[in-house]
Amino acid sequence: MSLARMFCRLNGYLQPISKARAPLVSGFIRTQIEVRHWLHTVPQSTSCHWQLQEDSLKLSYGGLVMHFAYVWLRDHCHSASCFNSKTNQRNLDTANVELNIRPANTRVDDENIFLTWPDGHVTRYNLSWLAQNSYEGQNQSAMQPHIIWNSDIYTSAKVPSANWDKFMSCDDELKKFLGRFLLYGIAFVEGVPPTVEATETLTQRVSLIRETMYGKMWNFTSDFSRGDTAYTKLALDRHTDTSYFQEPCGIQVFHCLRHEGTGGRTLLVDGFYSADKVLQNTPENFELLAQVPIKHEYIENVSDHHNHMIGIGPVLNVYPWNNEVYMIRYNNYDRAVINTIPHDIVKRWYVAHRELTTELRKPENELWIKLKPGKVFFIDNWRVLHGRESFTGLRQLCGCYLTRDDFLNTARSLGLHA
Ligand SMILES: C[N+](C)(C)CCCC[C@H](N)C(=O)O
Ligand SMILES: O=C(O)CCC(=O)C(=O)O
Ligand SMILES: [Fe+2]
Repeated sequence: MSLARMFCRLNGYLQPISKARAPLVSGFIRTQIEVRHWLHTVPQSTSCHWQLQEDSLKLSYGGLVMHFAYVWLRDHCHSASCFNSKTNQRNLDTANVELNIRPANTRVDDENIFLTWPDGHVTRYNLSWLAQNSYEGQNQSAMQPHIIWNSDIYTSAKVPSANWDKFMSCDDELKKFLGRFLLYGIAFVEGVPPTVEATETLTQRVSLIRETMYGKMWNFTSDFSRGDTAYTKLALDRHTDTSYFQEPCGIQVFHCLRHEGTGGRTLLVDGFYSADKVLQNTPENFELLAQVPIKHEYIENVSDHHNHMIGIGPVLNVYPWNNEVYMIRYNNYDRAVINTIPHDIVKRWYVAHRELTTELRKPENELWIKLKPGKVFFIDNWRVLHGRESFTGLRQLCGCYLTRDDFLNTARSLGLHA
């Protein structure tokens, strides 16, 4: 079976791989019967041009050429009867919009375009609002700007840690911390009292804690109290956690409260950096990792703990409209049986997985740090992989997972783009 057909079967809306990087819009919008000339309001003073096409309005404004389907335009009317501006919720019943609706009249001033619908209802669209919310506008910018790093890039950026006292009392310090975290996918707070309670207080400044079967705050040593290698003294290769959840935990917080022994350093690798290398070097491997869904699984039967978790999704999760990677699931320990892909594609998937692994394992991409009591460490578990060196002696690590939505909510409330 061809890869393209395979993907159609696996996921109806995906395009065949060879076309996956072409703009999604082409081919979806029918060829239009075009109005012959651009219409413009005040040719000398504005840069707004528009054309009424068969199913859509073509608008040129602020350096962008955009297309808005009429049904979309009717659906996005923000008049008082269609939209409740107090709750920011739609009032209009989309199911009642005539799918082939066309405006009966169009008028433009310096800042707005006004459409009159066949029933006489008038919608005013602010031109900047249209530009910001157009498909073409989204396609040009990343949803979340990042600085992707290898060890040298991160080290030379000399990203400062936040300080516990300031972090707890000053919103500006919190904002700076969150800004760094959004850019790099890791961030540190120093001078924290080495207790579970202080670690919890600190994280609650950032987000709600995501309770899982490991508990809310966890505090663990190498006692194999749970059925997972994390609870031993063995080395752990780079991985993301909870790949076996339908929605892997967004952020992981670690605080080493005690270590009397040797080894146990933490390894960090920016997964987005390696994914980008694969995209640059072998786009077809990137597409395979982005399109073939695989399973991860957690099966635990130790003392009172009986858990069976399954998460399904590709290694690289990308936004379909701009191909931007937003989440990596990479955990070779927890990867489950692959039984959903025919053998020829499976082999190509292994080739792609090998290329990503080779990138992730390049020594120059590895950042090694030693966690110490007092230094709390936040990792974007959708982006940055962690691992650890084997160790000797008593080592006690506490921490928690955070819900991504609540973390982003805090960042937005402080005025950050998140
Ligand atoms: C962090 N904490 C010790 C609580 C859990 C560790 C989970 C380990 C699991 N293999 C995974 O990668 O998800
Ligand atoms: O022991 C460590 O440093 C980290 C172990 C680990 O990967 C985890 O708990 O998720
Ligand atoms: Fe882990």
